[in-house]
Order: sequence, then structure tokens, then C-alpha cells
Amino acid sequence: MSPIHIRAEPGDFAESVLMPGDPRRARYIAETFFERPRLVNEERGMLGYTGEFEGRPVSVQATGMGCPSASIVTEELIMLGAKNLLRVGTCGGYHPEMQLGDLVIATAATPQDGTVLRLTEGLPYAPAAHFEVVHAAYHAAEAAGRKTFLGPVVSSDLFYDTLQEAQKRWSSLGVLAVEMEAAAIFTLAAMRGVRAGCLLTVSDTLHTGEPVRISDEDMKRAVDNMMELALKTLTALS
Ligand SMILES: O=P(O)(O)O[C@H]1O[C@H](CO)[C@@H](O)[C@H]1O
Ligand SMILES: O=c1cc[nH]c(=O)[nH]1
Repeated sequence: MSPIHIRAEPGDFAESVLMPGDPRRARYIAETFFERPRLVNEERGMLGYTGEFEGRPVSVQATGMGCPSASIVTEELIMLGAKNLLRVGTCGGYHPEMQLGDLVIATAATPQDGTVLRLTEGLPYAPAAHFEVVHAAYHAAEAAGRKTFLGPVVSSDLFYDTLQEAQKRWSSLGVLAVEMEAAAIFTLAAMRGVRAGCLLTVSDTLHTGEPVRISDEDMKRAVDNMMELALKTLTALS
């Protein structure tokens, strides 16, 4: 029987799954980078596709925005047999040297959210990317000569943050960027014994006073760069 929110059967998804928040990014990834992509889920518009990359099976499934939505999708992908989960998202850059379109490899994600707290039943916990995923992504970036920021991010419940001086405070703790799903994905992956990681494109810079947003054209270019790295990372893991 298929899960409730991902209407697919075991075997429809590959063991390696890319996880963007945005369903349109999922479709773009499948149509642009996969050989023989086929739609395997469209429940609630949360598009999922399976195809091949360099002869190996690979899937992409949108998570929606925020840890509650991402946790449903993560649980159901694991029910369907996923073993390598790689979020390919966007983030707000906190690091003062970050430029729009830069790439982040997240090593950890501070859970500034309610979902992880519920999953751990209140225990303090540090959600981390799986070392092998970080290792594979780091070496793929090095081989491609691509500059990346590697370090911790924060997963927030709020896009429109109400925390005073959020950038300054997170930066002072070494946190590179803010996004909204990685902490839940990392936590569930650890609980269920699968590997998870997270690559992020800086879509907003938050260190310049007023937030600055990337153009659609530059975003497309940056996502293409991130995808090159993401697919190499998954290839190294499979
Ligand atoms: O671009 P995606 O992958 O959706 O990621 C980021 O963008 C959304 C907010 O605009 C949140 O989901 C956040 O995590
Ligand atoms: O969560 C996010 C994602 C992109 N940009 C932000 O500012 N925050």
C-alpha cells in the first residue's frame, strides 16, 4: 500500500533521493538532469520523479516548506526504501563574505523549530549531516574547483524571522545560513538509520542591513551549479 502523502509503491523511488522544497525545482531537476524521468508522485502538488543519472537510478521529491512538511515526506520516502537523502535547497546567507548564488554544504542544522523537539521528546539534540554525505560533497566540490561554504546552518520555523538581530546572533555562533527543513531531515535520517545531507544555494543575503534577493536568472544558474555537485555526491554514495 502506498503512503498517505507520497502516492507511490516500493520500487517507484530510487535509493538516492534529491529533496528540494519547491515542487517546480523538483520538476526542473528531473526534466533537466535525469535520463528517462517519470512522474512517481503528484499528491498535493508535491512532485516526485524517478530517472537515471549516468546509468544509475535517482529520484527527486519536493518536501514543501518547513520541518513539519519535510518530516512527512522524509518518513514516507524512507518507508518506500530511500537510503540516501540529499536536500537541495535555498538559504539566507548570514556569513559576511557570502554572495548571492554561493553554495553551502551543511554539516549540521540547529533545530530552531518545533518538529525536532517533538521527535526527540524534548531532549537537547544536535542534528548533523551524515559524515559520508559531507565527505562526498566536499570532495565533489574540490574536484570541480568550486568554492563552497562548509559548516552549520540553522533550520527555522519562520521565513519572516522575528528574532532581533538574527544574522548577528547566529553569525557570532559560527552559523553560516538559515533555511527551514534540514534539521528535521537530519534527525529523522539518524533515527531511521539512513544517510542525509544538505546542499544550499544562497538565495538571499542577510548581512547587508536590508535582505537582498537573487534574480530568477541567477537562481537558475546557481541551481544548475548545485545540481552538478549534488549528482556527483549521490554518485559517490551509491
Ligand atoms: O528553496 P527551498 O528548498 O524551498 O528552501 C528554502 O526556501 C523556502 C523559503 O523560501 C524554505 O523551504 C527554505 O528552506
Ligand atoms: O529559509 C530561508 C530560505 C531562503 N532565504 C531565507 O532568507 N530564508
